[in-house]
Amino acid sequence: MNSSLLLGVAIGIAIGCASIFLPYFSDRNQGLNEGCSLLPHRHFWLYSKRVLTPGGIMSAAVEINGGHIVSIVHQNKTPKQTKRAHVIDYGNAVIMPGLVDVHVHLNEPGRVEWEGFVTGTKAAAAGGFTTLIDMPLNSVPTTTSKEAFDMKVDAAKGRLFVDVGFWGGLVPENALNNTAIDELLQAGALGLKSFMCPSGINDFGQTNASHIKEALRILAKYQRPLLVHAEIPQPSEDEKTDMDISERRMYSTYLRTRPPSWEEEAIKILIAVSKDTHFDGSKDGAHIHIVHLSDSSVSLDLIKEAKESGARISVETCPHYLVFSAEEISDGDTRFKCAPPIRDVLNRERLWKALKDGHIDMLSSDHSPSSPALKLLEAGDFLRAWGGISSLQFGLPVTWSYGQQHGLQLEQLSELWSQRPAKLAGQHKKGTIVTGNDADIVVWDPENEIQIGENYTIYHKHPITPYTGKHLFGSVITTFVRGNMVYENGSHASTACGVPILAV
Ligand SMILES: NC(=O)NC(NC(N)=O)C(=O)[O-]
Ligand SMILES: [Zn+2]
Ligand SMILES: [Zn+2]
Repeated sequence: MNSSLLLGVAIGIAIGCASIFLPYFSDRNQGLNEGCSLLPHRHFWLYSKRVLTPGGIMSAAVEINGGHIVSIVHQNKTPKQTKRAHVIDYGNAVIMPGLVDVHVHLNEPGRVEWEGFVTGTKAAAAGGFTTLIDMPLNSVPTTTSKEAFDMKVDAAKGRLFVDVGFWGGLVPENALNNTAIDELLQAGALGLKSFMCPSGINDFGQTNASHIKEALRILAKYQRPLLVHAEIPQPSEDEKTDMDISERRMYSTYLRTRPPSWEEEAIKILIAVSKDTHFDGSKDGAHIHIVHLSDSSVSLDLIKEAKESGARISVETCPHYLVFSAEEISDGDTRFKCAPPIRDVLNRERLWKALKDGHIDMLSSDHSPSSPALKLLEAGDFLRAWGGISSLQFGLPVTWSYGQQHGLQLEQLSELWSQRPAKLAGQHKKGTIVTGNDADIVVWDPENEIQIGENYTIYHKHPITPYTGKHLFGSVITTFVRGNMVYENGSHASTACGVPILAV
């Protein structure tokens, strides 16, 4: 064989090999940002016997390409691995939409010693959350102007392991200034958030009904919601100012300082304000969302009635109101301090019923950690400790474990944690496994037992949480954000490729 013939054969073999491997390599490389994903493929199939789709839980294969769900095929066996598309067989694990948490305080920029974009979103990814919406307070500056909003988005860039959107803040300083609110919404705030009581943060003041009314006029135009911390301080007869530490350590003391009447009063006003928000003939009117409902008595009845009479109101509650009760909180254990407070067992059980019956629209964590010192754990002073519970990473196993005891189905859980929160935040490509949506997916084992604190890595900045020691069911195996495998079995992708979500 002469040398030119040899060369020809060699080239022929090389081309042949390349044509066999090219599709495989192109699948591996095209459009993949180095480090964003633990999986070196952009086109792949996820298969399991339990895929949660809007049509129910079924044995199916979900095809993902370029960050989107491109097909869902109901089938009882693993798809064949091809050169074009990689296949991951998750067996009996559950494949469902990634969770969307509309109430998280990530506290960056400014209070990164409390939490931060990196630690908060790593915890989210490990907990099966693929989208977070950050609250406008506890960061410095608070997100109450276009400038502060832009600063927050800049601070988030390159530091997110899941996608993060932002609520803007409605405070007395901007509430009556239509231009300022317009600018904040045009900068990309997904909606606004306000407090009807002191927020615990000096530069985030409380709003009254007039502030809220004015803001709703603009929000209605943008079709974005107003989220409200619905508590209004009520005069009380036995208000004592000189309590000693033994009294301040008692949970019952704290509970008495924030009775259900605070929630009731705020909710009454919100319902009244929401009555006529069809400004300038707008068809849908403004949307008020009540955050972290604790009172399942009169407050809940008021919300039910308002909804029945057509008010555009929605409501969330949080895992801590569903898991804990006042009866079990030891005096001095300020890990449980939050506002509104965790109430009694009866209240908790009524919340479960409302969730199951569809009167509570969604779940959120209200993850609001602080530096450990501010929890005053040694003094155990309930009146002076920081109010806020750290819990972001545990939402799925907690609500699944306790939800099962209360007869909550997996499909309902997914609606509460993914579908409805995504809708509230205006994220129509997220929250469900349907063709065309972002491939935001959690794969988890609902039967696997875990114990918080024991062989269980907590990614929050601080591990202080009232969930320590809890035995739960449900462990996250893998989390995908827009097709990137951002977390798997204790490892995160090396690069933070979550994106800031801006309203358009
Ligand atoms: N400044 C806060 O983060 N407050 C939060 N604190 C709680 N819930 O105890 C909240 O959402 O109200
Ligand atoms: Zn609040
Ligand atoms: Zn909050």
